[in-house]
Amino acid sequence: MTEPRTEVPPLDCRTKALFLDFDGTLVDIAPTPDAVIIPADLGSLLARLNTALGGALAIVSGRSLNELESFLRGFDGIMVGSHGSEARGMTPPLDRLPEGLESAQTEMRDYATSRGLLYEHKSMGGAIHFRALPDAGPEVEAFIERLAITNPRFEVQPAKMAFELRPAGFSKDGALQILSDQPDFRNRSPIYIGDDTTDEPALAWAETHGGFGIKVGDGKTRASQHLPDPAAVLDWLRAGLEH
Ligand SMILES: O=P(O)(O)OC[C@H]1O[C@H](O[C@H]2O[C@H](CO)[C@@H](O)[C@H](O)[C@H]2O)[C@H](O)[C@@H](O)[C@@H]1O
Repeated sequence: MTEPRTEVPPLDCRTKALFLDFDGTLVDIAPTPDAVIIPADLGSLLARLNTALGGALAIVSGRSLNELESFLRGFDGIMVGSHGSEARGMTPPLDRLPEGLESAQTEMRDYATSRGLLYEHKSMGGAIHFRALPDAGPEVEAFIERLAITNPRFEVQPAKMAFELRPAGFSKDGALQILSDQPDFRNRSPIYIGDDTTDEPALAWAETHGGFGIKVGDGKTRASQHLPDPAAVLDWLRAGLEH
């Protein structure tokens, strides 16, 4: 991993395909998942970008698809949710609920409730957040790892102050691979923007497929470019519309 550069080239909407993470990239991290503050013009900004990019824009997030849709009203383009396992505007990567989903979710909810932790119910898995109890991180990780061993249709997904269970075999970089073969994305060089460990494989994918990744915030990364926070990302996107 290298330290990324800080001067990001302008977005050329004629030649690029753009993939955007959501939490920590388009919106600031908040104390709980439902406390994120959505900029009033975010949906319309994404809609205008999508037009300028000829449809080569996709949101690629760990969030459930239905949440992304409610957060990003005004944008009707492609969205990939649940860490690459569900999607709108393309063939859904996973066409049925994974076996054992409900019982794994019940175990996660019961565990979180018993420890005073926050359980996030997700359409293809779940998350246990320990932001309010930071010392609980190792214990939560061990719990989720055990759960993944007994439920092989799921994998552990580390996130910021959380551990998640996501369907096995699905990932953000896998979604980028599928999208890059779609007509609107073909022959464009990819830019992926993300902030988290959940984004590293997708940032690396963009770097090795003729484009680049932009890491948002601090931390080691395989992305070659860097922006400090979601406000800087939104400024860079707005500038791209004028470029
Ligand atoms: O792929 P992303 O769009 O970055 O989503 C990753 C996870 O983000 C959310 O959790 C994170 O953001 C919360 C709100 O700011 C924060 O409270 C939490 O500590 C972070 O881990 C979301 O809740 C998860 O479902 C996403 O998978």
